[in-house]
Amino acid sequence: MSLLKLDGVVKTFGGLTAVDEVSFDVPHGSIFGLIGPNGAGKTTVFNLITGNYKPDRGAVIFNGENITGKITHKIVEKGIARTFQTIRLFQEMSVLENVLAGCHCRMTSGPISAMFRLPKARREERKTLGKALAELRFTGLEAQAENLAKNLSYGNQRLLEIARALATNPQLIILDEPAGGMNEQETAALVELIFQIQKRGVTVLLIEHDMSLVMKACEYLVVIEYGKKIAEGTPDVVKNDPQVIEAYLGSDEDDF
Ligand SMILES: Nc1ncnc2c1ncn2[C@@H]1O[C@H](COP(=O)(O)OP(=O)(O)OP(=O)(O)O)[C@@H](O)[C@H]1O
Repeated sequence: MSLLKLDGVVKTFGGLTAVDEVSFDVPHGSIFGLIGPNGAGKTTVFNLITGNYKPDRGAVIFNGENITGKITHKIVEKGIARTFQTIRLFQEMSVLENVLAGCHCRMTSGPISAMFRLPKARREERKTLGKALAELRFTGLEAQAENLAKNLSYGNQRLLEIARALATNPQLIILDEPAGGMNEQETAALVELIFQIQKRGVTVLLIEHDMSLVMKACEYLVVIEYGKKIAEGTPDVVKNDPQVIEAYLGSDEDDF
């Protein structure tokens, strides 16, 4: 059984069909890429998975459970975390505080326990801090823990979003253009990090315009154009697909 299944998902905005009957299966433990020219509907697909949008038709199945149209924080609780194409950090908060915010959804002690600093709450706080620091170490940001998020380089802000997403203990992490704004060296390190995420047993679903990253990291690809799936398979199969070549030649994207 796949970890995530999209079944005939449709999303329209007014007269525009942004996502048109898209179906695909993301296998457990895979690194899976969703690619296509600008405006193809990729981010909309992500927003349908994460509950930011509700599909007009079709279903999103995660771990065999129908999560279609559920609210975002319920979807995070089920084990899906994401990063955004446009970075969404708490810019005036420290790097560590940003990751702690991600851990929050897994905390179980209630507000009374936290207010009176009861032992359970204190234990949980210590555990959460340890978890946040571990994610900073994992993403190479530990030395920046006390810095404000806004003072990080663009590449490190993207890594911080990944650390925050991992802090929710996801089974599936969804990365929307993780290499956006990164230089070549940062992108190479990101590929390694993606492999490390997979080694932890977390399935990775990503959108990326950097074809070298896609080809290196992804085991499976789905290609969409004008909201419709036009191809799927391994990178080698997809890059030789005439419809995909046509879609990319007709756009301003990097060639395969
Ligand atoms: N909230 C919205 N309201 C109206 N139209 C939208 C909305 N979100 C997306 N669209 C439109 O849906 C289409 C698909 O957009 P989407 O952002 O999903 O594409 P994309 O493949 O992620 O593009 P890019 O690679 O440029 O980020 C576009 O025509 C876009 O203008």
